[in-house]
Amino acid sequence: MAEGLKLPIIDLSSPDRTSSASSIRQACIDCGFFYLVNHGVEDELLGQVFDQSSKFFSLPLEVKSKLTRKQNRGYTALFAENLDPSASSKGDSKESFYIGPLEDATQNKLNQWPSEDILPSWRPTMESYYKKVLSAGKRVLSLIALALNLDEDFFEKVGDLNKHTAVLRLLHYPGQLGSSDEEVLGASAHSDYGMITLLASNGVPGLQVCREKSKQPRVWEDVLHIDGAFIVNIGDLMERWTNCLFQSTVHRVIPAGQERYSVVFFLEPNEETLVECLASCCNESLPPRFPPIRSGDYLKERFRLTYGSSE
Ligand SMILES: O=C(O)CCC(=O)C(=O)O
Ligand SMILES: [Fe+2]
Repeated sequence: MAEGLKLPIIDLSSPDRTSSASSIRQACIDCGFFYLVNHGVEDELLGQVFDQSSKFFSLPLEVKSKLTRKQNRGYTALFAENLDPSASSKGDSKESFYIGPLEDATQNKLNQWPSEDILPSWRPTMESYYKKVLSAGKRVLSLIALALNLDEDFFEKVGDLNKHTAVLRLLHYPGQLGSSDEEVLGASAHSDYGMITLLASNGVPGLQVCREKSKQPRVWEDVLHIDGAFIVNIGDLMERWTNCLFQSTVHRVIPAGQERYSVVFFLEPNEETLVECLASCCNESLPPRFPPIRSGDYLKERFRLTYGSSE
């Protein structure tokens, strides 16, 4: 594989937060992606998540289908999702499982869990991971706030993160797909919808970014895996908040001919949050590019376009 994109490595445990914030600012302006280390999620827990994930996806389709995605929780089968309908009609060659917020009883009730008889460790493993990655994500948001010269708790407050709508998503890309005339991608070209995404993979390559979305033909660069590091990227809501100062960069996953697993955490604000251009990111010569929008409405519409329904 060609040399990967050079991205800064942010150490979440570093006491020099000013320097971390300034590296993040540069990364978010240049590319919208960076690596995160010392994030507080132990390798052992991450290993258990991948182990449970592979056990779940190895179950027969009839068993997995009993947990078919409802209200954005549960299982989606191969080709159910199409992140770039303009490029292919077939859908993406991945299956996935969504887990929504745990803290709020009403929200948690919507979650679906595989039977304890079949996978007794699944739920505690995923709950533990969800809580830890959420805590890491909130700390990243405080650095992003500093990077924008805002108070550290700006996003915690404006996004009402006690009532966040973050989603943990397990993904499985099969290794071999059989021949097809159409190019089938693991995840077709897309930008993420929310505030930030924290991604871990099992090390199988495939993730690529396109730094200039309007340039044709698109130039794709590999984002290499670093053991133990998360890949963090900016989502569309953050791009809207910052009036495109911070980029929500288009990315995709190409087939590597090997089975690939990834675990993606989409940190999203409370659905009532009004996402509007930050005062520091606009002026007379740089007016807001997007009208204010309620987070819940924006995300619902993005899911509708991806799945053909907002459910
Ligand atoms: O699996 C990956 O590496 C990336 C997945 C992704 O971009 C997504 O689910 O939004
Ligand atoms: Fe993505």
